[in-house]
Amino acid sequence: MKMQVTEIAKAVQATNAEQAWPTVNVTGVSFDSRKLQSGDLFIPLVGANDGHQFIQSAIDHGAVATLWANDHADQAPSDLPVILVDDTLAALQQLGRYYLQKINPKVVAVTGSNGKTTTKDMIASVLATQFNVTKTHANFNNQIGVPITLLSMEPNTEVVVVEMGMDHFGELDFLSRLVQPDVAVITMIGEAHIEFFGTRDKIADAKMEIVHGLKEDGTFIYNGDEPLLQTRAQAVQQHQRTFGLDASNTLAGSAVTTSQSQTQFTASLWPDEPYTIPMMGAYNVNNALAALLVADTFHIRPNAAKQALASFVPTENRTEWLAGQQGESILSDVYNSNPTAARRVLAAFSAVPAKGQRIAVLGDMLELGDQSDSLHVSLASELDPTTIQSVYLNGEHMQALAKALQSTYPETAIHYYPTAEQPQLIADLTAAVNADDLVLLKGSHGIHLENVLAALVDHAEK
Ligand SMILES: CC(=O)N[C@H]1[C@@H](OP(=O)(O)OP(=O)(O)OC[C@H]2O[C@@H](n3ccc(=O)[nH]c3=O)[C@H](O)[C@@H]2O)O[C@H](CO)[C@@H](O)[C@@H]1O[C@H](C)C(=O)N[C@@H](C)C(=O)N[C@H](CCC(=O)N[C@@H](CCC[C@@H](N)C(=O)O)C(=O)O)C(=O)O
Ligand SMILES: Nc1ncnc2c1ncn2[C@@H]1O[C@H](COP(=O)(O)OP(=O)(O)OP(=O)(O)O)[C@@H](O)[C@H]1O
Ligand SMILES: C[C@@H](N)C(=O)N[C@H](C)C(=O)O
Repeated sequence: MKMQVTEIAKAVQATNAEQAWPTVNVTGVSFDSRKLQSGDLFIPLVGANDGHQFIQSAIDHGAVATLWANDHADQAPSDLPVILVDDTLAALQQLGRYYLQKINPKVVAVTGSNGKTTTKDMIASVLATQFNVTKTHANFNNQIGVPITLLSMEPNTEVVVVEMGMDHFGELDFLSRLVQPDVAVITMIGEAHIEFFGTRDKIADAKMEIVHGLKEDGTFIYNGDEPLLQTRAQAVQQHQRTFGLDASNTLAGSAVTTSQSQTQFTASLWPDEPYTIPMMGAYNVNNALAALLVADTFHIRPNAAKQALASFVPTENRTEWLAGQQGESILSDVYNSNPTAARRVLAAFSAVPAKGQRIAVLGDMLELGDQSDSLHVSLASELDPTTIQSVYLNGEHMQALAKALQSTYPETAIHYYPTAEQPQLIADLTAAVNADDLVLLKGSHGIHLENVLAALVDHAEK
C-alpha cells in the first residue's frame, strides 16, 4: 500500500481532513504497535484495553501517522500527523473500502464453519498461476481482519481472496457489503459457534449473508452436498455452482484416497487424471473442489490449477505433521475445533498406519452452548481403543467425553485434565510418548493446545 496522509484523511472523512497536511508516505497500517512496521499508519483500537495508550510504542516502532478518536483529542501526540475520527474501527473499515475501490481487484470471499483458511489458501494458490493475488493473512477474518486484508494489497493486485468469519448474525452481511465480492464461497455448515445460534439451520442462515454484497453478475459457489445450503441457494439470484461428492454437483469429487501426507481424488469436469493435494483428510477434497471451481470461474487452465494444488502450502496447525522430540509424529490441528472438524480429523488420524500407539489429545470445543455435553460425547464415535489406544482430554467440557469413554476404554487409557491442569497433561504425555507413536492434537483456540505442541515438538525440525 502507498498513500499520502492527505488522501487517507479524506478517505476516512477525518474531522480535520481539510487542514494542511505534510507530505508523508504511508506504506501500511497496523492496529498493534508490537507488530507495527516502519512507515505504517497506527490504528488504535479498543479491546480489553484502549490502543490509544500505545501510541509511543507505535512511534518507537516507526509509525509515520496515526488515526485518533475525537474523544481522545486532548491526549493526541504532537510528533506525527494525527487523523481525527469519531470511531477508529469504522475509519479502518472505511479506509479498507476506499483502497479496495482504488485498486479495484476481483474479490473472492470465503466462509464456512470449517475449511475457510485452507480453502482460502487453495484458492489463492490456483489463482496465482495467472493473476497477482493478495489473500487473508493467516486467519484475519473478522471486522478488523477483513479491512486489514484489503489494506495489505499491493497496487498491482488483480484478485483479493478474503476469508470471512462470523459468530453472530449480521457480521457476514457487513463484511460482504464491505467487499462486494465477485465470487462468494461457502465451504460447509458445521456446528462452530452454535452457542450463539442454537441450530445448524440458523448457522446456515448466517453464513448465507455472504451473498448480501455479491455483485449482480457474481457467482455463488457452495457445498452442494449440504441440504441446508441447497434450500437457501434457491433464493439467490446470482449464478451458482456447487461442489461436493454427489454426482449432481457442478464439480463432483470421486475416487478419494488419502494417506498420511497427501490425498488424491478425481474431479468430474476433468476426469482424465487424479488430482493430488499435499494434505491428509478426505474433508480437504471439498476444499480443493471449491478452489477448482473458483479457478474455472476465472478461466484458469485446469492443468495449471492441478499443479498449484499439488504444491500449495497450508497455513500452520491445519492437519500439519510435525516431528516430536521422542521420535513420535505429531498431527497438529490446534488452531481451533468443533464437532464436525474433530470427528473428521479423528477418522483421518485413525486411518494413518502406525508402528507404535495412536494417542489423541483433545481440548475443549468452545462456544457450543447447551449442546456442549452431547457434542463432546459425539466424539466417542470416532474413538476406538483398537485404533486410538490412549486419549488425553483437556478442559471442563471434555469431562463429558471422559465419562462416556469409560464404557469402551480401559480406565488407564483415559487421561482427563481440567483446563488449569494442562501443565500436568504435558508432563504425563511427554513421559508416556514413545518413538513411532502418532499423536493428534485438536482443540479450540481458547484451550491453547499449542502449549502442548510446543512441549512435544522437536524444535530443531520445525
Ligand atoms: C482488539 C484487538 O485489536 N485485539 C488484538 C490484540 O489483542 P489484545 O488482547 O492485545 O488487545 P487489547 O485489548 O489488550 O489492546 C487493545 C488494542 O491495543 C493494541 N495494543 C496492545 C498492546 C500493545 O503493546 N500495543 C498495541 O497496539 C492491540 O492490538 C489492540 O488493538 O492483539 C492480539 C495480538 O496481536 C490480536 O490477536 C487481537 O486481535 C483480535 C483477536 C482480532 O480480532 N484480530 C483480527 C485481526 C482477527 O481477524 N483475528 C483473527 C481471529 C478472528 C476470529 O476470532 N474470527 C472468528 C469469527 C469472527 C468472530 C467475530 N465476531 C469476532 O469477534 O472476531 C473465527 O471463528 O474465525 C485471528 O487472529 O486469528
Ligand atoms: N471442509 C471441511 N469439512 C470439515 N472439516 C474441515 C474441513 N476443512 C478443514 N476442516 C477441519 O477444520 C480444521 C480447520 O481448518 P481451517 O482452518 O481451514 O478452517 P477454518 O474455517 O478457517 O477454521 P477457523 O474458523 O477455526 O479458523 C482443519 O484442521 C480440519 O480439522
Ligand atoms: C474467537 C472466537 N471467534 C473463536 O475462535 N472461538 C473458538 C471457539 C475458540 O476460542 O476456541
